[in-house]
Amino acid sequence: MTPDPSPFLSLQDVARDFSRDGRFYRAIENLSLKVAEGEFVAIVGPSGCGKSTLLRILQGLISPSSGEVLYKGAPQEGINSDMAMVFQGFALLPWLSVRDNVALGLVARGRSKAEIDRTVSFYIDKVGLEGYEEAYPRELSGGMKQRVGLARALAIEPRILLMDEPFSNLDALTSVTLRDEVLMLWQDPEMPVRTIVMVTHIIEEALLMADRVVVLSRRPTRVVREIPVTLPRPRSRKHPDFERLSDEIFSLIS
Ligand SMILES: Nc1ncnc2c1ncn2[C@@H]1O[C@H](COP(=O)(O)OP(=O)(O)OP(=O)(O)O)[C@@H](O)[C@H]1O
Repeated sequence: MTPDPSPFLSLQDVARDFSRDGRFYRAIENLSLKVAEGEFVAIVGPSGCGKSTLLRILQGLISPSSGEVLYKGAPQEGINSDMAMVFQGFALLPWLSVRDNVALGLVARGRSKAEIDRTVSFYIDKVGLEGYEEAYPRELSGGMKQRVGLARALAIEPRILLMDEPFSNLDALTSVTLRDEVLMLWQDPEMPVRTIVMVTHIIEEALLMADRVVVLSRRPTRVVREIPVTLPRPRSRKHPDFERLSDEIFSLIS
């Protein structure tokens, strides 16, 4: 997929401070980043460096202490309704069925019942959960729960999908399957979502999925390197450049 080179989403000189026990500390410092429309960007960095905080700033859930987020060339204010998040821990409501969990964002947006029913069924099918509409989260495997999380995010038809370590709570085989399915959905012409920003601590996952890997430093975090990944798709870890890129990222993080 060829990314659109026009500015789409960017962070400019973003800093974010937190306070703990009455003391301020800086989590993010001087962080600038551009994401093109259609691009799949992976963000990797040491544990606790501020990756999730960065995603929350991108979505507008928290604001930067200084600097700004620009979306389609304009400063972003408040929560960006063109974005949806997939969480590491799935974040499903246990008292709601699969169908009602997937519908949450559409209900919050005040869509009609007919539209909600149609859209929810479409995305439940897209993630392979047909037949499980009336099941509750406790009846589902981890992989199925994350499919619900994915369908819920896709159902609002976001232009940008944010994913915070989406495969970390899954067993190895399930994470490989879901990773491939996310790539298929990203490349599916029926999907409105074209742009993905994913946080991961798994270097291999970043290289198998993303167009570009953004490597963050320890706290206070900033971008230490941006690595374009031009390996042909579908990607293979057996490609001669795979190990070189993996070693390069590993040495930047460790
Ligand atoms: N609401 C908050 N209040 C105080 N400190 C916070 C808050 N949110 C995040 N932090 C701190 O900011 C730093 C970055 O946290 P964040 O969760 O963004 O890192 P991360 O890179 O996603 O971590 P991990 O690798 O463990 O997933 C941490 O030191 C964390 O304790």
